[in-house]
Amino acid sequence: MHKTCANVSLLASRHVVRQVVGTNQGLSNELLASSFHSTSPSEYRKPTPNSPGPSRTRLVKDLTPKSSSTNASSKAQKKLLEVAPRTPFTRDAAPHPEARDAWKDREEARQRRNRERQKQLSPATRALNKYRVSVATAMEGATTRRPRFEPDTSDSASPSFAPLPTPSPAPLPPQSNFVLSPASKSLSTSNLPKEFTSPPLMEGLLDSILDTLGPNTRPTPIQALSLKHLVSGIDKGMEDGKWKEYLLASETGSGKSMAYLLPLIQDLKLSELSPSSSSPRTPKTALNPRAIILAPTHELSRQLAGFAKALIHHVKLRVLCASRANVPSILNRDVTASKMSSQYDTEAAESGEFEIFQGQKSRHPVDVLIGTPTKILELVRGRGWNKQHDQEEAKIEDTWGVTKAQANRASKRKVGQPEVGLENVQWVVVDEADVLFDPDFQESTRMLLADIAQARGHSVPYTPDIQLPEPNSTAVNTPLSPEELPKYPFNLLLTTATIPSYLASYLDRYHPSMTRLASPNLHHLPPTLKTEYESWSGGRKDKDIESRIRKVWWQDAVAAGQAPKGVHPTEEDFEDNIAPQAPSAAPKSKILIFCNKSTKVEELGEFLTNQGIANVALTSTSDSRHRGNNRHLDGFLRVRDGSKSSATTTGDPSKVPHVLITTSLLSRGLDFSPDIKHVFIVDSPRNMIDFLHRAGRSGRAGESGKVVVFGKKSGRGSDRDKDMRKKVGALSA
Ligand SMILES: Nc1ncnc2c1ncn2[C@@H]1O[C@H](COP(=O)(O)OP(=O)(O)OP(=O)(O)O)[C@@H](O)[C@H]1O
Repeated sequence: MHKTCANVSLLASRHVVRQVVGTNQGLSNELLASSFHSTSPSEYRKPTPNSPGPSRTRLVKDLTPKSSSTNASSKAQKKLLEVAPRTPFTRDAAPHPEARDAWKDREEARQRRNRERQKQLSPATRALNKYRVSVATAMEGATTRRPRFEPDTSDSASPSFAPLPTPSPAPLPPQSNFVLSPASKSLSTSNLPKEFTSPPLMEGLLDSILDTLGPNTRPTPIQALSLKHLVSGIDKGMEDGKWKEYLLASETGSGKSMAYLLPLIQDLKLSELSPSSSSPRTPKTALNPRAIILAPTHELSRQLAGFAKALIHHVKLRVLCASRANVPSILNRDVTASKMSSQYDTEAAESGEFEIFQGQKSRHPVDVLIGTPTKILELVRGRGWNKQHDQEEAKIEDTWGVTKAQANRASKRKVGQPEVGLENVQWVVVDEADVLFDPDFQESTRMLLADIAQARGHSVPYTPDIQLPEPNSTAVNTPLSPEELPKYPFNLLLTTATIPSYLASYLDRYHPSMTRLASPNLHHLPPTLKTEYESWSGGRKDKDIESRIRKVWWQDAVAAGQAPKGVHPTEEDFEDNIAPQAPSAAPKSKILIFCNKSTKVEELGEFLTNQGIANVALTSTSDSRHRGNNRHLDGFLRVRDGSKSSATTTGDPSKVPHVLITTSLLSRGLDFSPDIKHVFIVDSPRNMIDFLHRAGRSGRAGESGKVVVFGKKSGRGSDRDKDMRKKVGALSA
């Protein structure tokens, strides 16, 4: 029933998009975000029926731009790609509170001394001068300097705070799916920063990184590339008046969010401090962000907003998450911009998603706005702007737990006032770019980009149906003239962990001069994630899943020395469900289970509940998604401030959910807690892209993790599973 509704609404929305684009309207469909990946994947549908077009499920093997739309020499095109060398994650997994306090005390004393020395200068001049003077030396020195906040060796007495040894680069994998082009292999990578330093980062921003991730944190490969190209570039290249376009591509859990947030935050803050910076245009609406970050789901938008907030703690910018509630626009209360601002003020503290400082609303009410493209389109164009679509939605009774009458009433409401202005937008980040430029989403994404360009006084050509050639195809690919290329009047950053061939084709054709920055492990599983295969017993599959869960918890108890002595259950004991259960007081890791269908999620959830395993079963239409916050994922998402977490690894799993069951809805971008040591893939993934993202919810940021792939080892249907196992094996780093 749920799936049917989601599919109906998805089809309805696609239908409406086709109809309205000609009249310069577009898609307003929160269900797109909500029913993310709920339909069967299909090959990209090129308008001409004879050719299927580039695949949305096949990963590209080479990132070198192959554009026939520019006259650039192949040498120049190859310069648009840089692949970082391989380095392991380095940071303090859990900074010890006492050591951290000692470090903070020293840091505060240092800051006090600094303040004394510089108190004759105004804060703006001080910050800007410091940055400008030091940046020149940083260009050469940043790669070798140690961070300012070297932890005292006395701190290393604490085992959890021991400074980690300087990493030596691991060798490149002998065989990889992602073939680096000869040009990229020969690129010199020795000039990449190996530390976070101030400069090139502003001091406050560096402080926030070290506060958030620990004083020994070093940049991941994709962050090193970002520091070199984007952060350092802000002071040099970004002032040349040209807007930049970058693709940041690296495997799951490799720190892409920070790779794009650092340059963005630094640039916004510097331009705010700079007396010479052009003042923002006069806003027509209350909320005028200077940067927009797009994400495919509300859950991810909220988590990104929380992380951005941690990074702006010292530099004091204002971050707003647009994804408050998952209800469709037509069912929301009509609110004006001013009402919305005041609501945000009063509710911000509770949701913890954003902050707007009193007294600054009129000038810069918001610096960074984060949300799904459809939600932001709705704020930009006014709620209910796509009436035709809303009426289609209203026909779907009970999808959102409302009656037909309520929905019809809502659809008759007037189109709301625009609540967000786009005139000041200087940065746009498209996170999970392969989804947001996916055939199902790309129209609303590109529509929003076109709206921003228009609001900033530079129209870009917008065509609803874009034709993409196969990468490397010999098919006729009419080169685009420079006038046809979308030249957006803002910095555009795309990030992704997977590059399907349709995305590569799209970039080659429409963004031939975009610089591609990639990590060497792209299109592989994180190196710390191990793979295991579990055979179906031939009995009830739910039972097999339950046994595997109990086996994980038994192993946790053994590792913690809390398993009863002399009891050694065998593999078969678990399979036959006769193995003893781990003591309820023993620590237990959390488990994330991915199914393909919502009905399966609900079924398995019910089964496990009946077996005494508390769980959260979450689908795109689950009631708990409608609350406007991420509390439905409490205990599963990574929480930086332990005090706010309701997560526990020691609670009784018959009462505290230790198992989260979901679909691909939660497979994208979400930073799950390191407590999630196991991801179970219980249905054959639809393609390897899906698999990489699902598996990548564990083994993040250098943490250990295991992906358990269920399948048939013999008998009917086992060939498909064998084939899948081969493909999974090839993805291992
Ligand atoms: N340099 C670093 N050192 C240690 N941890 C880091 C570093 N950078 C980021 N992290 C942490 O790594 C985790 C994963 O980061 P993030 O969510 O940005 O990964 P991602 O590459 O965007 O993953 P995905 O592709 O799944 O979206 C986060 O908890 C983040 O705080």
